[in-house]
Amino acid sequence: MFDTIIQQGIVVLADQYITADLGIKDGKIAHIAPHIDAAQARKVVDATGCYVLPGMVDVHMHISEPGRTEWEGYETGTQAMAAGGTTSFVEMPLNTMPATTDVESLNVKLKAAQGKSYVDYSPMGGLVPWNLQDLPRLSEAGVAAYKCFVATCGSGKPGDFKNVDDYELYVGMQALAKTDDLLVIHCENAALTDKLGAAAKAAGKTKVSDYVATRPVFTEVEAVRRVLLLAKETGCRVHIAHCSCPEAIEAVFEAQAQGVDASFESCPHYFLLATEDLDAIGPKAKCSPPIRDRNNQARMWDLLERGMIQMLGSDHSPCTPDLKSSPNAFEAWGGISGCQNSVDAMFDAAVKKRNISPVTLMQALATEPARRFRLGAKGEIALGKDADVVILDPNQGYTVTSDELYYKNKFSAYEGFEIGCRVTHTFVRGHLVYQLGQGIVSEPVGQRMVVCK
Ligand SMILES: NC(=O)NC(NC(N)=O)C(=O)[O-]
Ligand SMILES: [Zn+2]
Ligand SMILES: [Zn+2]
Repeated sequence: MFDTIIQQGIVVLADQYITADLGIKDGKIAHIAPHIDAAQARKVVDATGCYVLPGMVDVHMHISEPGRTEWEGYETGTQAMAAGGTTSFVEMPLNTMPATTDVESLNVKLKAAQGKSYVDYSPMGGLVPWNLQDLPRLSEAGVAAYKCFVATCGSGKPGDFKNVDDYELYVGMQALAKTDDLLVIHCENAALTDKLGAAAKAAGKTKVSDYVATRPVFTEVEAVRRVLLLAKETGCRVHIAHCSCPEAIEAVFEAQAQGVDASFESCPHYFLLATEDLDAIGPKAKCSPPIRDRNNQARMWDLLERGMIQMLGSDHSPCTPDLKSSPNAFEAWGGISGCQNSVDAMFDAAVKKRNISPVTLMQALATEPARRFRLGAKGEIALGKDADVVILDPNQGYTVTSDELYYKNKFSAYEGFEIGCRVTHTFVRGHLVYQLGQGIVSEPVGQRMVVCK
């Protein structure tokens, strides 16, 4: 007897897509067949004409709880993910207060998450100037990976996050190589971006496009190449966060060819937006690395089309409206709210508009992120995997409006976007969490994921 049968969907597997029935039992994918007798199920969902996808595994998400719950929080952030077809995520160690930089702050975060998450989660630890000695204890506590910045970051307030210098990075990498942990790195050259920004501000050049001009591609590529060299020297497993340009991605491929254990992600906003759009949208579209121009965007699409975008993470980095209201882009918060539209906006733009295979897209959104972050039960529709399943209707379009956003602060860079498909059902380990038209239809069933080191 199955708990649920999802009937006659276009089931996207790791290497192909087929029209099939999916049998879910005890939270797992139990059966995939051309037809399963509906009498064998407690619940039947008709997915005829719809895609049946593995739920997105978002490895770059800022929930901002504990500490900055006015920015987001587990309840609203994970409801938004569920509504958008994300079924699990790796939670960043920053934007929370305190930042997650030791076992004590990790326990504060885990307590905050308890009973509030609608999708599955795994915390990350931070690598900061003052916790190089704490790394092994954090590793034993089971964080999925570590995050650090080589670009300037942090408010300077006690408990907040802070970027590392090259020496701290080198020593931290040596420690993480010993515990076989993955280090996720924000790569932009701090001195160049800080001082180019200061010069632009002094010259009164403060539009979003002026901000973009102060973080040119080479300031990202220099930092990517620098951290990859240190990874090669130390044997640390590294993952380059939010690559915005093909030149940064090329640097990762070169390092991989030299045997460096390196990976990267990009983000939907580098595919869906371009610098030319930003002054009209305003600071809601400010992020770092910045959203590059149309030429860069086209070359990123070409890489995705060729299956060379290893992973896509939302980098959902929300804040309160006041932090996105200044006409001076340099004063606005750097971060984009977008996790509710990672799957549908990318599916529409990639599969429907560019005829990219749904297999290629879901490899980047789900399968590869789960593999790289060692979330063994996640990321794929296959027998024995968690039944983290999303039904997407390619024939139902809609316009992104703030009233349908689940975020604590209901604004997004994608407001007004016409999206030509929509998520109709989201299952987390077989629990139906979201259903179009009814909204969130379950309790907070999310739980901490096991990292299979
Ligand atoms: N503190 C942040 O949320 N930073 C994030 N902000 C962006 N990307 O603009 C990031 O990932 O760097
Ligand atoms: Zn970052
Ligand atoms: Zn981020």
